[in-house]
Amino acid sequence: MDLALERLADRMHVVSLPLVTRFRGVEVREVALFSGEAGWGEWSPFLEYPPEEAARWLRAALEDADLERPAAVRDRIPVNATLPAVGPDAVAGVLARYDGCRTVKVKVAERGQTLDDDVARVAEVRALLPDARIRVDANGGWNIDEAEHAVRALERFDLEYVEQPCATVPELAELRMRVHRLAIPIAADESVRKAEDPLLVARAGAADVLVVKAQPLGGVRSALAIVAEAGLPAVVSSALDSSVGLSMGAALAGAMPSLPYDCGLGTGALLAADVAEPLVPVAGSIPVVRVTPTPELLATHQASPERTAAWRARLAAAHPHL
Ligand SMILES: O=C(O)CCC(=O)C1=CC=C[C@@H](O)[C@@H]1C(=O)O
Ligand SMILES: [Mg+2]
Repeated sequence: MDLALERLADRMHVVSLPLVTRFRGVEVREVALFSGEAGWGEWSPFLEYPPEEAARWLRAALEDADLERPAAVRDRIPVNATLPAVGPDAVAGVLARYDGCRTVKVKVAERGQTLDDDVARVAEVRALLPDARIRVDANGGWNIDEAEHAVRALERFDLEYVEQPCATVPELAELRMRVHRLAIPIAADESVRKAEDPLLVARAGAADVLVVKAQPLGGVRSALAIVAEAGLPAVVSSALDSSVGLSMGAALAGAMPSLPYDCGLGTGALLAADVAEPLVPVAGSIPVVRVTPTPELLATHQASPERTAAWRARLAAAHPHL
């Protein structure tokens, strides 16, 4: 792997992809793509992520571009629909974008909203899809009491699991004990991907399920090793990537020895534009394939010179931490 900064900068293509609906405060997703010896890799840490964290995402992108992927044990990945924190009226329209998905992940605890908003959104999903598996993701937005209250308020909708209800590992552990009787699994996402030690949450017995993402965990190989060592069931999820990044997620999910849950890799449906034929759910799954951007789409969605320069600066800042 050639990791010299100048050559990495030469290989980098930055694109700006509009979303169909606002998601985690983002309306346009910027991603950097690298071509390499094995294919294309995606580097798309969110803009507020510091260089050290962004470097782990960069390692993942470069590994995926330059090395062959681990062997897959399945060729399609069942995926969930991901529902941003929209109002009930908008739910049906967003869900219609996910062809054949039997599982819905609903964003909750959005800043500026209330538990009533969450209940209304989840109730709408349940009304539209009586047989769906429904999981919620709070992105650590609740304290323990709020989380307990919310879980009890949402329990009647039959939840598959609650993802990152609280921000810290001790809070997750405490909540897990408090809601033990409800038998709703607790999943850890940020406590894995943003933690100094991604295994701590498993060791602390603070979660039942791990959410794993290839980019933040430093690549497919490293994510596979973390899951193996944690010994917990894992859900592979996206980082709101373009189809190139989604294909890296699919490679991770494809290589997992066991895949008990639908994966959060249907988010291509939230993009209004992509760099290739979009990797979106068809009959509830996406294929395990390499995705190669087309020169036309790379050109059409190329970021402005200012934004490209900003990404070059990010690359230079992350590079020493590789
Ligand atoms: O898991 C999914 O269904 C889709 C991916 C997803 O929800 C996320 C992608 C990117 C950033 C995160 O805020 C968010 C998550 O928290 O899981
Ligand atoms: Mg999450």
